[in-house]
Amino acid sequence: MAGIYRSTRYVLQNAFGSRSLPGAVRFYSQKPDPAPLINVDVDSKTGVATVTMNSPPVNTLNTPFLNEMGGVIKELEKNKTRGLILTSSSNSVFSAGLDIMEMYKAPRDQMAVFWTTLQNTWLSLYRTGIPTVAAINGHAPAGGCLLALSCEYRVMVGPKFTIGLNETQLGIVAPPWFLICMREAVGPRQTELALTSGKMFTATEALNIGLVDQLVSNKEEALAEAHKFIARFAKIPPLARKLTKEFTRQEGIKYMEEKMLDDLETFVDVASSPSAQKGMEMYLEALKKKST
Ligand SMILES: CC/C=C\C/C=C\C/C=C\CC/C=C/CC(=O)SCCNC(=O)CCNC(=O)[C@H](O)C(C)(C)COP(=O)(O)OP(=O)(O)OC[C@H]1O[C@@H](n2cnc3c(N)ncnc32)[C@H](O)[C@@H]1OP(=O)(O)O
Repeated sequence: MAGIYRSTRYVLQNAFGSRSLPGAVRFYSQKPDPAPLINVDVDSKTGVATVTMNSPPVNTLNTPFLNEMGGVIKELEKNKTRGLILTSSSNSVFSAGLDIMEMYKAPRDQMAVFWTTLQNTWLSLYRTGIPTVAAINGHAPAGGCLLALSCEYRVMVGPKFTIGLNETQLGIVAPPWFLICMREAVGPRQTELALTSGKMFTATEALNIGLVDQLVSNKEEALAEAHKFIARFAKIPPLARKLTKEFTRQEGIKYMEEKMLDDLETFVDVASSPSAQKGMEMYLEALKKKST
């Protein structure tokens, strides 16, 4: 176990020289794919950006995707964008969560890069001063649910899609920052009930416990409601809004700022263990069987 911790620290410290952690875009070691995995469309009248995840088939969160997402958020902040609406180009999947291929049979240093990129990109989305809305137009399991929870408001297309932190069903554990996001939305009681059973909620159930804020019947309506939510802030001074958001989200921000390396070490430790690797193998086989 200590060996894993040391080698993870070694990779990061070798690359960055200290305990200070890298920004979301600094890990870009490979040439980027010329086709964007994320499309950004800024409305010239309102200044609101629609950020469409476009990584077929199921928008899995892997290192290139997360790097691109981190870069998009940075760019939108620089351009003082008035709002960010996160949605998917798929008709049935918002995001399938973390890309299991980033963890399955992956060397420890690759896992470390992946997780650090996830941590940084999550923190950028979670704490951005830009008003954020998830227009959830498909299934959102695990990391897909985390993405939605990191936004300030969630509009979900119902009734056929599902959302939730299903990690325990796969034999893994949602890290504390996933849990904090869930607790902020639904409270401690519903969080414990949901996470211990790995429950996936139907859109209606999600609305009933406050996991999503609004149900609509199609993507167009979801986008329209997302724009309406962002318009609420037209007359609110941005700095007052941003600081209030930071205060409200202090627990998650503090967790990540203070525990980033510990969280990374735990992840690499758990994900590279033989039992987790076996779990992933079986899960991947089941997914493949289902799709053939
Ligand atoms: C499972 C991990 C086990 C152990 C890890 C151990 C330790 C880690 C410690 C902590 C990490 C904790 C955090 C985890 C958060 C996560 O996000 S884990 C990922 C959880 N995701 C899911 O459970 C979703 C799985 N996918 C689905 O249920 C369905 O794909 C979905 C309902 C989203 C869409 O269904 P459908 O439209 O029918 O598509 P297919 O199922 O046919 O999928 C299309 C192809 O995509 C591949 N695929 C799907 N999801 C993933 C994924 N998350 N990672 C990689 N690949 C995925 C699928 O195999 C198909 O591939 P193919 O076309 O057959 O090649």
